[in-house]
Amino acid sequence: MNRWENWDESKVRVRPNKKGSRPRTKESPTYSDAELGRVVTVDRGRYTVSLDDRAVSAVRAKALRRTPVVPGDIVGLVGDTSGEEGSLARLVRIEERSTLLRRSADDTDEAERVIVANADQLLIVVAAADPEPRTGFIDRALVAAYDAGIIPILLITKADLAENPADPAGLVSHYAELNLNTVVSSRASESRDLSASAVEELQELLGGRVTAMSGHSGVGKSTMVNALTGADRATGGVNAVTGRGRHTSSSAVALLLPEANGWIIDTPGIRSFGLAHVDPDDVLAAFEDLVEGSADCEPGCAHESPEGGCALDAWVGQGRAGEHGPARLKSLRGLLASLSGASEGPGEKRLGSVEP
Ligand SMILES: Nc1nc2c(ncn2[C@@H]2O[C@H](COP(=O)(O)OP(=O)(O)OP(=O)(O)O)[C@@H](O)[C@H]2O)c(=O)[nH]1
Ligand SMILES: [Zn+2]
Repeated sequence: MNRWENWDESKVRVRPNKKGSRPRTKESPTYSDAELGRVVTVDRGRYTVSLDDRAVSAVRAKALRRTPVVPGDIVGLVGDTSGEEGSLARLVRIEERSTLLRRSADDTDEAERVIVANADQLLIVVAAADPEPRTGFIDRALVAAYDAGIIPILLITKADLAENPADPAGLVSHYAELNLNTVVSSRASESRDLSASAVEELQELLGGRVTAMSGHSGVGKSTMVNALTGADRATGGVNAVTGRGRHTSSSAVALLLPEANGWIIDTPGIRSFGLAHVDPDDVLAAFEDLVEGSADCEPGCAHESPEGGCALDAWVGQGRAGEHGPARLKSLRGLLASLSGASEGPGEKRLGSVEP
């Protein structure tokens, strides 16, 4: 069965003209002989690119020195692309990006950052307990995904530690109106292995796609990535794609799923999402059933309330978004609230004891 039956590919919003999404290549030659590969890690000006089945080290050509290159980017390489020990290729071209996950400037970082390129999906990882899930983090991640035209998936780990295994931490019912693919994983107390059904379910969702992953420390990201890829990040085993040993926990890495069936990009840089760049309309666009109702909104409407000139309440009130309309609008507003709120802080809502 197609898990994406509710998702219309034509609605994926790609905005090639937005700042930063189209790398400048104007002044550089076309390098038609360049070999194309995917950037898997970035480490102080040194790029590791997966080219066919080898890992190639590269540096940017002079003309691209000011252009950010991030994991997930498809790039053209010339020069020594053998990938042999000590070899260095030249990165001369960045292909147009289909999507771009970015983070606004915030208190901790004054620059807007490009984080991952060409992801189709964002896997938002939270634990049912230890650490307790925070809806603020999930909401912000959802907004960032919808804004970028990326499909979000929710992974709830450590269900074995939850009091209610059917709806760990109340998250499943909390996000029920979002048509969000949700996978719940756990580990049996007598075993070190994660439940096979959850790993298989996730494997199916990730198949053939490029998935960025985000979640706070300790929620079980590495444990799941290891189960999915057979790689062992935590113990620093040599990785087949990057050809490298230990990764510092602060560097992003793209890992090829078994049988080259998609990529998962583990990106410590997106544990927090600065959302100042996000336009409410781009979030609304992910709610196909509501978007038409905004035709009568005041120009520049933030879709917060009828008093603010929002027409969505009337639209939903007339039943034009169907029977789930009111709940969907409530969910949308819940997400949009993270645009006006301060960045994720200690006061945010925790869901630990929400009724089902
Ligand atoms: N009980 C239980 N523990 C789990 C599960 N998944 C992972 N853990 C444990 O949770 C701890 C943290 O897991 P990691 O995979 O290292 O978490 P992480 O998200 O990669 O953490 P960082 O590397 O700090 O970002 C480890 O001790 C895991 O063994 C689970 O489903 N159930
Ligand atoms: Zn509105």
